[in-house]
Amino acid sequence: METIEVRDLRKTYGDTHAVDGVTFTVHSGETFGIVGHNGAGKTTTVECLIGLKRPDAGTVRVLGEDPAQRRRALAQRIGAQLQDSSLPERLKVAEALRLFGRFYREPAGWREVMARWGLESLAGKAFGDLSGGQRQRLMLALALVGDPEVVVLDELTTGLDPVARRETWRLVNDLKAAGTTVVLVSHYFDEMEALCDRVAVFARGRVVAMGSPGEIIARTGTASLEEAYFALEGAGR
Ligand SMILES: Nc1ncnc2c1ncn2[C@@H]1O[C@H](COP(=O)(O)OP(=O)(O)OP(=O)(O)O)[C@@H](O)[C@H]1O
Repeated sequence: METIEVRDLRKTYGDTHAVDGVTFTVHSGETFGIVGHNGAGKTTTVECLIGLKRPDAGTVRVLGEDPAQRRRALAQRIGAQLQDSSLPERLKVAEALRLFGRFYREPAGWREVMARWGLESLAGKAFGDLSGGQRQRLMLALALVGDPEVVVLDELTTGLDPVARRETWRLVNDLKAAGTTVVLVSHYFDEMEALCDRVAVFARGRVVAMGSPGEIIARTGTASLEEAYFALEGAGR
């Protein structure tokens, strides 16, 4: 069984074919990237993976379960950091971790997670007083406090400065080293190239290429994943 299986996934909003027949699988322990520009269907796809959206057609299985039917059970096994997620301004870092830990039947110790992600010195700080990088670090820690088998991270580094971005990359690499299956969503091609074992390149609701960043670059005869994307995108019009 693959950790994630998506077959011919479709989701339409009015006249917009947000996801238009997407198929991919993610193996256990893999860091899998969903990359593409704004509006390509990336977020809609991950929302279907975690049961926040119901597909119009197609099959989605995560850890062998259908997220549309088994969202609550899967929420115990999937950690998600979604685009633009936020917390109450006055909630403190340690309180947030403790609170989120209570949602899970078998959480990782919240104190351990706090230490592991370098948040101890911020334990008493309110969310509203954290820097952008610190907020992202907390959001990542919150996605992990349930000791998940699969982690979904959408636009993890958007808005971060280069130092905070690299720091976040290091955290993702730590997750990878621990054997966690990670789905990363981004429109930063360099990030995907640096972190992902394989990527699905999305354009207009479809997967236009899939493979390791190196394979996609070689296949398109380009020098980077970003250049490969433009070559593929142009060819698909
Ligand atoms: N709730 C909604 N109602 C109507 N249209 C939507 C809705 N959600 C997404 N869309 C449309 O579906 C398409 C795909 O959106 P989606 O957010 O999945 O793309 P994305 O690749 O994640 O983009 P971004 O990088 O900007 O987040 C876009 O055209 C978007 O405008």
